[in-house]
Amino acid sequence: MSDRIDQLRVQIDAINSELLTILNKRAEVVLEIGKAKQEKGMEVFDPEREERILSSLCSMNRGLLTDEMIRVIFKQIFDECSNLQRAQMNEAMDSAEMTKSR
Ligand SMILES: C=C(O[C@@H]1C=C(C(=O)O)C=C[C@H]1O)C(=O)O
Repeated sequence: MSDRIDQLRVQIDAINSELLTILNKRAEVVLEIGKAKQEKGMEVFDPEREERILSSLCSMNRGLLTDEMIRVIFKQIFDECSNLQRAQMNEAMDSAEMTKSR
């Protein structure tokens, strides 16, 4: 019994590692978008874009997770990615301020 669980947990660990790599790759692209937004003076939060992504993912969804579950999971990803963009923008503004006050 626990052999079976151990085997399955090896699979889960490998999948987790892939997810981690992919999420960090996504975060890199998100930060590039954040830089471009800052240059254009755009807001971080883009609810229309988020809704388009969620609708598209739900329409592609053929798996065990319900559309509602997909929405909750991806909304959390969007929120954390938006936090990354905000942190990057704040850092850029702080360092611009420091340069000005020197
Ligand atoms: C990354 C962006 O910024 C925010 C985060 C999103 C995301 O993580 O996919 C989507 C929309 C925005 O709320 C973007 O505008 O594309």
